[in-house]
Amino acid sequence: MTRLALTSLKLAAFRSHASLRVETDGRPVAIYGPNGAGKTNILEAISMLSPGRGLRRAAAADMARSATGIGWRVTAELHSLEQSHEVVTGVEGDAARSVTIDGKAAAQVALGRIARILWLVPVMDRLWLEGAGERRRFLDRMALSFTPSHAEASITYERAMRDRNRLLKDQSRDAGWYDALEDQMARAGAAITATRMEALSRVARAQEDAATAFPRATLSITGPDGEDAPDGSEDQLRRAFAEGRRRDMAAGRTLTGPHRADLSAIYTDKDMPARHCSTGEQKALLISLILANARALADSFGAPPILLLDEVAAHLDTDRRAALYDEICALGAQAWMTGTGAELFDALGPRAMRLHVTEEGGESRTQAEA
Ligand SMILES: Nc1ncnc2c1ncn2[C@@H]1O[C@H](COP(=O)(O)OP(=O)(O)OP(=O)(O)O)[C@@H](O)[C@H]1O
Repeated sequence: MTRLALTSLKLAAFRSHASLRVETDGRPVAIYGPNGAGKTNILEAISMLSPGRGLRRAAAADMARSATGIGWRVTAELHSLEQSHEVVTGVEGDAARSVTIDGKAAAQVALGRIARILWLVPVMDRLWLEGAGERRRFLDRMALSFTPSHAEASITYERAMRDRNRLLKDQSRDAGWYDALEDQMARAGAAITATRMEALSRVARAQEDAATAFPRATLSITGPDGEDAPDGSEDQLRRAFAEGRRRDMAAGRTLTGPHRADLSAIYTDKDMPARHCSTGEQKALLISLILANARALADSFGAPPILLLDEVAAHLDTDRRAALYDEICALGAQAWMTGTGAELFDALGPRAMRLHVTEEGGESRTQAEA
């Protein structure tokens, strides 16, 4: 048995899946079937077992099956090292997404402590080319995977910043209010930056001397315009917020802090910024980073994360694809992978189970194969 795995997954009224039930023995799962059959929907459902909006960043209500429209539910048996947890998450009517762990109501952030889940989806092919927001989210998922309290620090920071932005918009000059909110932002912000830096150094270490077919990437955190990021300590942030009040009031929002950070990547062996690399090279860099993150987690916690790899196989040549499968299996990670044809997964042989997904009249049907 892999050390972190979903051994059972049930979906109810989740997008195209009226109901789905899959039992696994912890091996990776290769999901295949035609376009629109509902393969990515299964990965999205699994991504809801981590805090946040999942791999499509969709509103929770949009995940409800449109034919039913009253809500959805994902129920999973999660085997983690020597423990098993039953996790249920879903939405009913207009209520916010709820989570229960072993029958007890829990906050979403608690999911980060029992299920480490990383994903790679086709929209991330443009990660190095588009806005900083997606890159920051990528960085934060990495940070969250090592330090679950990153989620709480982010919530505290965002909340205090929203309040500060309101003061700025109202043109308030109440220094006491600013001091109090900026103090919260400086403390949470310093924690956010420290966790991000820690994640980068763990991923960098996991790339050193790694036996991998994928290229190394050198990551660093920069300011919004690619400049070197300030040290991000509590004192530095407190000073930057206080000094920036006048400028921020003119802008109506906070213009400095970890919410403006960007992630830069260099293709190490070519000394080439990732955004200048070919499409295939960029994809290889992303796979490399996910695998390095997974190796670092396995080293630190004794278990690699669950990996959700949407349409990754189709974009790799035969050798790279075989290398990816070998690396996943060597890690002992339960990867859930999608592709249109079963043959994309031939090189996995009996190392993975297969799920065949088809669509009939707007409803997905799933058949597990040994
Ligand atoms: N809320 C919803 N209710 C019902 N069906 C939905 C809902 N949201 C999406 N769908 C359907 O789910 C299908 C898309 O599923 P999904 O993205 O999982 O496909 P896929 O098998 O990954 O396809 P591809 O190979 O094209 O990526 C579409 O047919 C879409 O109409």
